[in-house]
Amino acid sequence: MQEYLIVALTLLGVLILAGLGLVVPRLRRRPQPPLPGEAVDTRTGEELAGPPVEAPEADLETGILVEAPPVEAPTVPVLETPEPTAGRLVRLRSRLARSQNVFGKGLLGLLSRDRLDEDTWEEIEDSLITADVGIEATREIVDRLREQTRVLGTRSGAELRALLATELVKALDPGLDRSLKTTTATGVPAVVLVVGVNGAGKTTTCGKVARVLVADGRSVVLGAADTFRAAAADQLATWAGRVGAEVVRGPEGADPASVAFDAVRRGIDAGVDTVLIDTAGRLQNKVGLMDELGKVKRVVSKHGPVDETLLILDATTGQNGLEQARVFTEVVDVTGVVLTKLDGTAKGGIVIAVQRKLGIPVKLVGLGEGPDDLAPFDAAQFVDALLGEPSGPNA
Ligand SMILES: Nc1nc2c(ncn2[C@@H]2O[C@H](COP(=O)(O)OP(=O)(O)OP(=O)(O)O)[C@@H](O)[C@H]2O)c(=O)[nH]1
Repeated sequence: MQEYLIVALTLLGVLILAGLGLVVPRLRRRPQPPLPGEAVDTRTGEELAGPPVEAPEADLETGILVEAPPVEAPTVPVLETPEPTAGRLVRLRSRLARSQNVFGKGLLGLLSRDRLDEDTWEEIEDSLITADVGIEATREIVDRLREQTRVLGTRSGAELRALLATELVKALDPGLDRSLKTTTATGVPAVVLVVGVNGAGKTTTCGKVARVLVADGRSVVLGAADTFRAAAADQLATWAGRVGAEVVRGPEGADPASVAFDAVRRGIDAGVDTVLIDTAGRLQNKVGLMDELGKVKRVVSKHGPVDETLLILDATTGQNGLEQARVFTEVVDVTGVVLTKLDGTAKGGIVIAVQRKLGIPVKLVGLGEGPDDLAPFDAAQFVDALLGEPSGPNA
């Protein structure tokens, strides 16, 4: 009997131990997936703040356990680092390939002919006019080239290249002040107004200029005063978001002047260096344009003077574009020209014509649709790029 009792107790002990072995692993805490609110930044490893998430709770009526709906982790915008502005024109020189064919290959080829007779000089003149240099500037350049080649006894490739470069740089007035007024000494933001006909590249240029400023360590507020085209404000917001700049915008069709005013107000409050204002360029009638731009400028000036007014000109529109540009110079006091789409034309000479006809310096050039395809203009670097790589053994 005692033996039976010992066997029974042993069996009972084994059963209890076996039971515990099955239960204990279940009681151990299994690794839990992070709560939706505990999303982690994969780049920094930092926890991202998310909305508070309620723990699962039982449905009051059915008693069935219900899960809280999944909450998406907020996306963190990845800011871009714009390219430095120094040397951009040199880096982008290959974008002038079409113009290089006219100036580098064409003109230098003509000047290198054994005999520079009247027909050749006429061809040289035609090339310059076709490249949109303008008649007056072409005559001056050709006259000086004729004189210089007469004076020069020998004409090596290098000498001719240097000669042509000197004359083109001279025609571009290298002494002009091409700096952008994007800061003030008074501590209030500098205000930059961007004007031009539709499609010239105003919004794109605003975005590119904002990047240039950010690259140079400045803070920027963008004003979407092109309320005529709804997508323009979105486009501007996208550009701004890429470099972490703020955009002030109004409802579609809002008064551009009031958006511009609010943008400057915001810039002052936020203590930024520059406020860039994108405007609409409707040119269906001059009076309407005058009224609108005039009002924008007047209203913005209540905060202080506009420091820079940039006229955006599409280089591919050539002499026609120049006529339209003149209208803007009558309405607002344009302080600088941005010549866009120079990558898409063989008429690089338009830079010379623009400056001559408008009497305003070209300050920046657009050389592509990419975010950093905007370069500060420099006459000598530009001419060097136009003429292309020196070629030939005696070049
Ligand atoms: N190839 C090239 N394209 C450019 C350049 N600058 C602007 N563009 C393109 O030109 C087109 C028009 O540019 P936008 O910036 O929208 O022109 P906008 O003047 O603001 O036009 P509206 O808002 O209609 O007045 C876009 O497709 C740009 O990508 C440039 O330097 N080179």
